[in-house]
Amino acid sequence: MSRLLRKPVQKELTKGITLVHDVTSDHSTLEYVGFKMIDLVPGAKYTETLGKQECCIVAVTGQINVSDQEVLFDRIGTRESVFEKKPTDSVYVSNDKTFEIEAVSQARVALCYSPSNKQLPTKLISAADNGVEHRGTGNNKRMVHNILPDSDPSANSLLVVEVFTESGNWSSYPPHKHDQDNLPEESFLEETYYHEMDPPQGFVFQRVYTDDRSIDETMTVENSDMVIVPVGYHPVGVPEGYMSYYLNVMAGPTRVWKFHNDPDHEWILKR
Ligand SMILES: O=C(O)C[C@@H](O)[C@H](O)C(=O)CO
Repeated sequence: MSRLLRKPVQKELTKGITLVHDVTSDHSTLEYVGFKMIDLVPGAKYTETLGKQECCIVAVTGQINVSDQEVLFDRIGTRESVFEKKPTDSVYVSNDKTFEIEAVSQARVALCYSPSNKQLPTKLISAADNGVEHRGTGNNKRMVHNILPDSDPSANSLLVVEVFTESGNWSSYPPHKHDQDNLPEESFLEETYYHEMDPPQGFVFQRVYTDDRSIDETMTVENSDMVIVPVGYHPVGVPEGYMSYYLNVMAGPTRVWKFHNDPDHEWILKR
């Protein structure tokens, strides 16, 4: 059984709230990244009190109201499917705050966590605030929505990004890693991948491997699966006919994304 691939758990938490994924300290060995995915039926309310963790709430699909007991952001969320390929709204909530999410329509919401001590203001990261980037050439084309990039100081540790990879293309490729706390050469960032495919019966392949191959897993990833990347290179290959979406959460001791390409495959960039 894979240590890195997670299937949806589909556990009813309370009426109208289903836990799809739980990669938090009780269920994961990651130290810096925590992740939950929840589904809410219209009208359902989910409340959580954060301890020493910050949280980025991403309205993956559907519309929600989000409040932190002081500020209310209502009717956020821009899409019914991620494959509308438009950015969505998110809310950053700092440690020691309580937040409530109320579903306006059927909604899937990502809760991205990282340890944090210093309180920062609650902040709406609107769809319009997402930096949209087109990366790569040839069969390495992908579109990126930067929700919380390292250039945005709204969070203490969290980095959050969405990636759309066209059918028959590769992303997180050539393979790169960020598992050495050795800036300015490389940063240490754990990472999680939440995947979707269009059409949903599709699949992608993700390999996670280290230089010494103490980790070397190639996983068949299906719709709504997660992949955990504690360390190592983590490329994704998308078969012809299927479009891939993933949501990445990264965090580590320093909030800088400085990756290192696998030297065996870096030549791909130099063709
Ligand atoms: O550009 C991409 O292909 C996306 C990746 O960079 C992805 O966000 C990641 O692996 C971050 O380390």
